[in-house]
Amino acid sequence: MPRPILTADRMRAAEQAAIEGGTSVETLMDRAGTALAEAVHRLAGTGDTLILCGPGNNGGDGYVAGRKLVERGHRVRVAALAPPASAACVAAASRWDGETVTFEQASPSPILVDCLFGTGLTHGLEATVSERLSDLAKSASSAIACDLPSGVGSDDGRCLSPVPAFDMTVTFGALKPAHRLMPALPSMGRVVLADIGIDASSTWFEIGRPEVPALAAAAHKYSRGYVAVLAGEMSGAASLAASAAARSGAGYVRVIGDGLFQGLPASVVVGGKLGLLADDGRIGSVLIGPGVGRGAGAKALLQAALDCGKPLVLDADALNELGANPTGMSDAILTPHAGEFARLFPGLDGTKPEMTLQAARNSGAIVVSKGPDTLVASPDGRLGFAPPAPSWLASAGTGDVLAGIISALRARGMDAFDAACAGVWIHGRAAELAGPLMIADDLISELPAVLA
Ligand SMILES: NC(=O)C1=CN([C@@H]2O[C@H](COP(=O)(O)OP(=O)(O)OC[C@H]3O[C@@H](n4cnc5c(N)ncnc54)[C@H](OP(=O)(O)O)[C@@H]3O)[C@@H](O)[C@H]2O)[C@H](O)CC1
Ligand SMILES: [K+]
Repeated sequence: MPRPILTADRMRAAEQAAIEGGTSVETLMDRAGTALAEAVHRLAGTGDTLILCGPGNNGGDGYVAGRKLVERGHRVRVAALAPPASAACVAAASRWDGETVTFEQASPSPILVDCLFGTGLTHGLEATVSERLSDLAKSASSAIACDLPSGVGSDDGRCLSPVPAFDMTVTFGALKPAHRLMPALPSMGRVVLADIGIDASSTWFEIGRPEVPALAAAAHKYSRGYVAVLAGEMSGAASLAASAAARSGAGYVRVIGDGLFQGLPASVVVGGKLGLLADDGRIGSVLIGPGVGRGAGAKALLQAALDCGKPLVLDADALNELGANPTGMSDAILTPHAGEFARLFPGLDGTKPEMTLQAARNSGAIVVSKGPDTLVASPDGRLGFAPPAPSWLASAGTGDVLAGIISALRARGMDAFDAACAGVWIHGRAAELAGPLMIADDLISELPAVLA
């Protein structure tokens, strides 16, 4: 099951529903603190532990975790930034009878647990507080954040004050958008999700390993997926996309264009008239964008794609040719990077999740908003957050490869949203396997291992 993702408001509503169902906040906090202690102990073993506690329920989780860690043999010191303020935090703190120091007295410890602020953060930490948090996190062998690193905006992933890097973040019920959004993402470390008995079902989720449909025994090359790639000025980009489609399980890949398509597998067919797009009922998806260029030629190709009535994948220059605020794009997948997104959907505001969903609703298309925090949005409200992808994926041609993978999965008959999510996951995994010095071509070589 993919891990659900909830905004702070929706998390509070889920918490409220649990309370109305008979589970007290104290019970939820007890579960959260217990899960936090368990995760800390598993990661770091037994050792000297400093827990920084804030005044709200994030701090309350810290007091509970302190008690549980003492039971597990840790030497625990709690440093309170402010006296407990929420009722549940007051109750949890009243049960803490271990070593307590002031925030100013808190000295470095091998294990640091940050329970200052979570989803209730309203503004950045005071400079002295964020500096101290950073110093303590840097000097710890294991730094763990409770729910969120303090200073991170839960819904938008903004760092409202400087945020150090943590080895692990333990969150409760559901992930929060910030766990998978820039610029907060690199501070999270491994994100562990603990079940605290809240119904956290959501149409927002972290994209997990996809289930690519098995091939039918009677499959033939066209039923495995026939991808038509429209090529323009820069044949290298089209070659990358077509090769990626061929290596992602498509049964038949055709490149329609006049260039010299170097490096294409011999199994990829080159040539054919544009009229094929509408006439050939076996075509399962049409990809246009990689290397298509700008100008009259690109416009004509785009028009042919838009008119052919086949599932579309639009990338790169096809998105620029499309113009601002496209509508009526049902059965299309748009894969803009940040610059293309801003040109395609000017004037949207809000968080990246909100803007990506709005773009999907306005256009009618599945929108893959690419970047180090790629999101996949559907007009029906589903929103997939990519798991963290290696930074070395940011190199020329990797977007062409992604578009090719998605086109193959779509041609194979996967639902457009599922194909886009699966493509994003497969692409990130291929990058992990290809390693830091990879180039886009290497991703294609890794696809059989990822898809096996
Ligand atoms: N949602 C759940 O199901 C559960 C969540 N748990 C944990 O609870 C926190 C959320 O707790 P909450 O009390 O809502 O919020 P915080 O603890 O994050 O912070 C609220 C207090 O902090 C003050 N605040 C906010 N920002 C700052 C700042 N920059 N500097 C100083 N003080 C700040 C805020 O005061 P305001 O006056 O600003 O409102 C509050 O006093 C969640 O993250 C989980 O860890 C439960 O334990 C289990 C169930
Ligand atoms: K925290």
